[in-house]
Amino acid sequence: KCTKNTIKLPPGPTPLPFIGNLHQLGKKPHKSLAKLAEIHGPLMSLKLGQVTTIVVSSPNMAKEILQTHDHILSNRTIPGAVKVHDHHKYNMAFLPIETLWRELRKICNNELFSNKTIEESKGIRLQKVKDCLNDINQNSLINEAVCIEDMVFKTSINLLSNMIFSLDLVQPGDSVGDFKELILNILKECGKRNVTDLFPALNVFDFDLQGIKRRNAVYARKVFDICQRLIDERVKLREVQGLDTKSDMLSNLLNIDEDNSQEMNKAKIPHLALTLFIAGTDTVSSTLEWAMSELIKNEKVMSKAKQELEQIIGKGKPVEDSDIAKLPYLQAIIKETFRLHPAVPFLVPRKADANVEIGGYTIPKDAQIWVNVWAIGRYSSVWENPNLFSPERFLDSKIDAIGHNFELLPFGSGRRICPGISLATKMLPLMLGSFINCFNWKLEDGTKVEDMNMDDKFGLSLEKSQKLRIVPEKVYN
Ligand code: HEM
Repeated sequence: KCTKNTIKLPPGPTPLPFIGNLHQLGKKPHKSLAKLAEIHGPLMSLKLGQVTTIVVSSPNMAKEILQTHDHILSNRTIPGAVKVHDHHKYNMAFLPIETLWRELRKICNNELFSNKTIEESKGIRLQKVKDCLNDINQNSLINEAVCIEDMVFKTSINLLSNMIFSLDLVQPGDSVGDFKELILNILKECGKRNVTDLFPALNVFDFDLQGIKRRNAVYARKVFDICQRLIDERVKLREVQGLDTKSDMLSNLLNIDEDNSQEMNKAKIPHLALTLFIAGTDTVSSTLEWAMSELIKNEKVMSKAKQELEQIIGKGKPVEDSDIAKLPYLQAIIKETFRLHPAVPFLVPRKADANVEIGGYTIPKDAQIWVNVWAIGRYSSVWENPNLFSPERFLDSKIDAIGHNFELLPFGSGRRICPGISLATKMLPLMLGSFINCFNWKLEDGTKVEDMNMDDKFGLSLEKSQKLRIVPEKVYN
């Protein structure tokens, strides 16, 4: 057992008074911490403001955290940005490992993202992908560029809103107070470095120095009001009709409510919906934007992917759920994108419930833990030519991206692993495969491939700093 005096923290750079190592993070902490890990090792300790932070940068250390000691390291530090309208008390991503979190995870596994629900919702996905392809086609008719991230973000919201509420929440000439902007604004606020998270002592006075909570409270209120209205309408419909004719997540959740579940009731549905919209939109859109960027940059990979699609499903057709298993090269492209451009580069930070011993060092109770999956994806003793985009490396490999292999962890692993994997691993190949099978793409304004800017921007998700804008040309079958 460790006492405070015997604690030996993992090695790390010397902290300055007050700010600790904050000055060493820079604008791209995934990169600066990967560099520091080369000096101090794959289990490194830092002080970020007041917060002791352990940074993990190798597959072996990730396994120690996410598997061996998962049971003590599964709680979260709660960012100030989500502490609005009590959202942190109902948000699955930040709840402690207690009864409500278990209930919500169970609902996700059994109702929302189960094999059965995912299979039943394949028609919705195909329809939303077709809507998206129609929008792209409009651009192709006038030779205008498409902003891939924007297009996928909108499609992801509508895909989720159809799975949850059976309607599009983003429509042209929006009637619901621009739902997309609300979600984007919340993501933006959550992605900011919040001073009160770094100096928790300030939380005692409920400081909101940067106004993050104030703004998020306004946006979240609007989202909750929209969800509440949809719930009220549905409850009324069920009363009038005596049954729910829709088969969507809302219908499942209301059934649970009527079964008098101890934990899940109607009042919690808007919180769950917001959690899903935040977790399941820009993760998908940034991954897709990176995948398309890499394909534009690597023409050989693009033509090999097109060939596979043409052979398996036929030129110019959208990809459907049942095609995915027959498209190994497309799947390898997605894995390679996860490896080089993980949407959540440090996973969602964990918190130690007690002191934990790893390799002769102690992770102290209450420390936060960042698993640098960006660094792990480029770990040179595991990956040959780590900076090269080469989907071929996955063709004869058993490495999957769903938490079994600690060298590739885009969705995390262990108890907190992303519950939306089953959906995300459908959305990504459906959209990516359809984009490249239905259109040829070129850069806007004659920009050369060599001049493409592949810089990233650190925020809540790891996005491209310069949005990919490309011009589609329809492929006819
Ligand atoms: C490319 C797509 C996605 C990526 C890369 C991704 C990645 C992640 C990661 C890294 C975590 C944290 C895991 C950990 O702490 O170990 C996470 C958590 C989560 N994700 Fe995803 N995700 C994606 C899509 C989705 C979708 C589509 C949904 C649902 C609609 C979703 C819902 C969630 C939720 C609710 C959590 C919190 C789980 C918890 O703390 O118990 N994600 N995701």
